[in-house]
Amino acid sequence: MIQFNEVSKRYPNGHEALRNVSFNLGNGEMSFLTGHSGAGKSTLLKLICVMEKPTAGQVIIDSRNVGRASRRKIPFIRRNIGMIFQDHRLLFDRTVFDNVALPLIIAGYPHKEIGRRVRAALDKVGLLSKEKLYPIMLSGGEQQRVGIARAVVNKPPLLLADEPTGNLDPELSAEIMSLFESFNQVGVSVLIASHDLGLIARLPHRVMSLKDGQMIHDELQAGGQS
Ligand SMILES: Nc1ncnc2c1ncn2[C@@H]1O[C@H](COP(=O)(O)OP(=O)(O)OP(=O)(O)O)[C@@H](O)[C@H]1O
Repeated sequence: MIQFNEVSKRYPNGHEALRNVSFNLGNGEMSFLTGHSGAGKSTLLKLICVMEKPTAGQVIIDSRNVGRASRRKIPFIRRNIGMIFQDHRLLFDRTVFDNVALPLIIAGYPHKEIGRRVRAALDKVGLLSKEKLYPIMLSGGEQQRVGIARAVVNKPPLLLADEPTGNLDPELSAEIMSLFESFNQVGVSVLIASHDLGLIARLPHRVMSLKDGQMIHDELQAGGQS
């Protein structure tokens, strides 16, 4: 699904955010990405969804070298990736339904299909009864669930999340992580950048760690602690 071969990223100001990073994330695999603030986690995710391009090495998504993709191809690559952000980036002047429908409207889905898919996505995150509400009427955890519904509404094979539990308390964070696990259990590949080492340690998934732009650790956790 994702393959990084000796990838480096230097920003125009000269800062090298990633250095010689290599890893594979297989189809249907779930992994966490950890590291200190500024270690390069967001940069790594941005390279996958082609918001940035590598200065050296190859970023391969589904056998395609996305670092070489033309601007015209980028929207098609992104259609296969669901992105979830810490601040969820919802439109506050649109209802929950309209927020989740947005990727389908952009992709030109027929009206009837949009209703069906949006309700299926809201059902998966437990928010079917709130489709007519505006994001301001929801709790932080619910807003994040709307962001997740929007990311999965067109059934992408890959989910990327950047600090998805950053603003949530431990209980809600655990709920959001189990939501990711439920998508992974039906075959979706999931990569989650997170600072939340306590929560990650309790889950039996692979953990990759960045330090100053280098991959210093990549290990499958045995079974997690309770
Ligand atoms: N557009 C940019 N131009 C210049 N430097 C950048 C840019 N984006 C990020 N950086 C720098 O690259 C380094 C890695 O940033 P990145 O956002 O990838 O880290 P991070 O691990 O996600 O950090 P955090 O956990 O704080 O979000 C940081 O030193 C940051 O200041």
